[in-house]
Amino acid sequence: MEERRNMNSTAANRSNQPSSVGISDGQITNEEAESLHKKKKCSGHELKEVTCSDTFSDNGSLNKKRLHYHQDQRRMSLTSIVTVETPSSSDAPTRRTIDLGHGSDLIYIQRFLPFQQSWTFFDYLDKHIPWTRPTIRVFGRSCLQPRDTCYVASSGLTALVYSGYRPNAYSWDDFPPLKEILDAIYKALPGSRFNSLLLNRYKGASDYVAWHADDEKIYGPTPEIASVSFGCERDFVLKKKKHEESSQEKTVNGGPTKKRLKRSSREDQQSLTLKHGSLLVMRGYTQRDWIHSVPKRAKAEGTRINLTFRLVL
Ligand SMILES: O=C(O)CCC(=O)C(=O)O
Ligand SMILES: [Fe+2]
Repeated sequence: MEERRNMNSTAANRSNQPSSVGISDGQITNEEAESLHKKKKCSGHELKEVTCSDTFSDNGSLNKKRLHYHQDQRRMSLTSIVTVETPSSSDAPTRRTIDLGHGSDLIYIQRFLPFQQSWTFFDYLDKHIPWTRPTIRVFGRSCLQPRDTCYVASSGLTALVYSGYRPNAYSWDDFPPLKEILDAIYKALPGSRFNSLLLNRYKGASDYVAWHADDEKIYGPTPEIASVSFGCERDFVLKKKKHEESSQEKTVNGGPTKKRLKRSSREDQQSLTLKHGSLLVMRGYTQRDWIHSVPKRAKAEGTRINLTFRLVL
């Protein structure tokens, strides 16, 4: 994570979160909002999302986007990179594909798992997963990882090691609900395969994952990573890695050019709010060309659990 992995352009930007170009990911019903508030404190974060949900409503309609143009120009700029695919049946949850360019893309399914079932999974995971908060090494210094973690993997795989930490690999058989979630992912992503799972638990506003790419060699050059979120919604931010070419240019010219500033200001950043029960898939060259983070958010007081399914080659 911050921690592990490709640190290209990571360190310099650690405290410098991008001003996010937001994608509002549809609305939740009043009943859901109420239930969410009753269930966990998330400090009104999701209510904010309800107010800006018309731009990309959950049935995939972009009809109202013009109405919002004057209110939020930034959202309009996203229409060029967001493709809304028509669901195959009216019951299927809406799937959005976000083309990041150059062979990288994301899929986001907000209502991937039913709302109440997602709380059942949340409660199970919160209670039964053997969470640990390991000491890791970042830039030569030991520190506590800023979130709880656990690792589940099929037997015989190459071990995962990040930031000097080698998590114990638990068995899938120890946690049957994880197989149910994996089956749901396989239904949504026919042809995909995953044999390992990194779980993260963010216990409040100051837990986070810093900029990183999941680009360990064990995942190969174009890993597919399926990320399921439960509980308090949090922002997930992506930023394009700076190419060596750009840094060479910078040295020669003594500073960033106007052109480069313009390029890196908008299409090189993405932000999604990962909702309770949602699925985000990162594909293609996303790990090679982009870094991502879940920044601290003062208002995200509740607990969030995130599962990232991966394939160790
Ligand atoms: O919590 C998340 O949404 C992302 C976690 C993550 O990036 C990771 O485990 O590598
Ligand atoms: Fe990651």
